[in-house]
Parts: sequence; C-alpha cells; structure tokens
Amino acid sequence: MTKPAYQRVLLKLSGEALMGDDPFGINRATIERMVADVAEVANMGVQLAVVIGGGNIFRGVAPGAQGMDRATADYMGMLATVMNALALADAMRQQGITARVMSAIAIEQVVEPYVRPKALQYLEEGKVVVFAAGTGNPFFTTDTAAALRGSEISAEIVLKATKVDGVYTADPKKDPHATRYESISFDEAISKNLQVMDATAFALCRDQKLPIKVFSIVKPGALKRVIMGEDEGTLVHV
Ligand SMILES: Nc1ncnc2c1ncn2[C@@H]1O[C@H](COP(=O)(O)OP(=O)(O)O)[C@@H](O)[C@H]1O
Ligand SMILES: O=c1ccn([C@@H]2O[C@H](COP(=O)(O)OP(=O)(O)O)[C@@H](O)[C@H]2O)c(=O)[nH]1
Repeated sequence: MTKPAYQRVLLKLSGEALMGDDPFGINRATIERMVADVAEVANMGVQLAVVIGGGNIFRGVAPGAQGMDRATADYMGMLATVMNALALADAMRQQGITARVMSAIAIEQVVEPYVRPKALQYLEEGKVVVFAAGTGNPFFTTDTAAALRGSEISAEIVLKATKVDGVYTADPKKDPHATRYESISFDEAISKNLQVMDATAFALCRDQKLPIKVFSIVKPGALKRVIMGEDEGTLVHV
C-alpha cells in the first residue's frame, strides 16, 4: 500500500459545510459522511487536527445580530464553533475515533482549554484534536485560526475543505468563466485578492512557509486523495 504524503495535517472544515442542503444548523447525514472521510485518513495513522467553522449556526442567528456590535457578534460566532466542535467530536466517537475538543476561549465546564503541549500530546497518541472558538479573538476568522494552529503544531500542510474544489481566477459562484488554478503562490493569491481565504490566513501561512491545499468538501474521497498526495484541489505555496 502506498504511504500517505503527510504525517501531521491541520484540516479546516467549514461550518457551512455541516448544513448540507439545510438553510442552517447541522445536517446529520452530512456530518456523518464528513466524519467517515476523516476516520478513513485517521485510521491510516495520519495525525489530524481540525479547526471547525461556525457559519452554519451563525447564519441562523444572523438576522437577529443585525446592527450588533461587531466584537459581540464575533464572540457569538466563536461560541457557534464550540457547538460544532462538540457535535463533530461526538460524531467521531460514534465512528470509533477518539477526539478531544480544545477551546481558545475559557469555557471549562464544557470543553478543555487550548494548551499547546497537551494538543501535541493528543496528536502523538493518535487522537484527533478539534480546535474550537477560532483564535479566541474577535475580528479574526476560523481560516486564520487554521493557519495559526497549523503553525503551532508544525503541521506539514493546512487542508481547507470548502464548497469549491480549489482556488479560481475569480469567485466561481459569481463568475462562470473563472478557471481553477492547479497551484498558485501566496504572493499571487494575495495580490490578486482571491477571496477563497482571508488575507490574514494567507499571510500567516506564507510567513511560516506552511502550504495550503484548497479542495472540495462535497466531493467523495477528496480528503483521502489529498492525503495520498494525489492531484486534487489547488495547492497554495510559497
Ligand atoms: N478566487 C476564488 N476561488 C475560489 N473560491 C472563491 C474565490 N473567491 C471567492 N471564493 C468563494 O470563497 C468561498 C470559500 O470561502 P469561505 O466562505 O470562507 O468558506 P468556508 O465557509 O469554507 O470557510 C467559496 O464558496 C467561493 O464561492
Ligand atoms: O478567531 C475567530 C474565529 C471566528 N470568529 C467568529 O466566528 C464566526 C464563524 O467562523 P467562520 O466564519 O470562520 O466559519 P466558517 O465560514 O468556516 O463556517 C466568524 O464569522 C467570526 O464572527 C472570530 O471572531 N474569531
């Protein structure tokens, strides 16, 4: 059997991807399918840390958040990621994977706080670590949290699983003529202002020489193909 291309990866799962075709919330069949993909690579011995987004829950409360103070809304968004992290870890448990949730904001009765050496220990023990509450700071995103935690745990790559199957010359949802890059440098992605990830996340990964792979969360088997180093999605490199 061929070996995985990576030993330790940081997987960013979009919160919105958990909704499936629902307008918001967590779709059971979708989360189970995503966890089955994660279990497949975890069982290959790849050390996996996950940063989960919160868009699926936050979208449901967004109308009520209109006109709200930005920082307050962002803290609500971070709490949404904690809910997703708990759901994800439990779905992993049901599929025989041991996961540990670590939160960037103190919420001790619910989940343990993020402590870097402990996260590293869990990874070495073969547990999946789910990082909740993003960076713990308002005005940031879970993409930036993925870049930050990926750097902290010395991941070999950040895998951004999202609704599109790579980085395009323009937003493919708006421009039908947009074409997909096989690979692109950080400098080009930043200078062209490609919106697939925020500039803070791109800049941090660039400075840390931490490559990013953007690929589809919807396409069956895509995560495994990425892990095996096969041609899938778009590589963003130094
Ligand atoms: N140049 C681009 N290439 C690919 N996707 C893009 C681009 N510009 C904007 N997008 C949009 O970015 C979205 C992914 O970013 P985001 O909404 O942050 O995802 P997530 O919820 O997975 O974090 C895609 O659904 C896509 O419509
Ligand atoms: O470090 C962080 C990470 C997230 N958020 C908030 O949490 C929300 C949910 O995260 P994100 O939009 O990145 O989730 P996704 O798009 O992946 O579902 C964001 O909109 C922010 O309001 C934040 O304030 N700081």
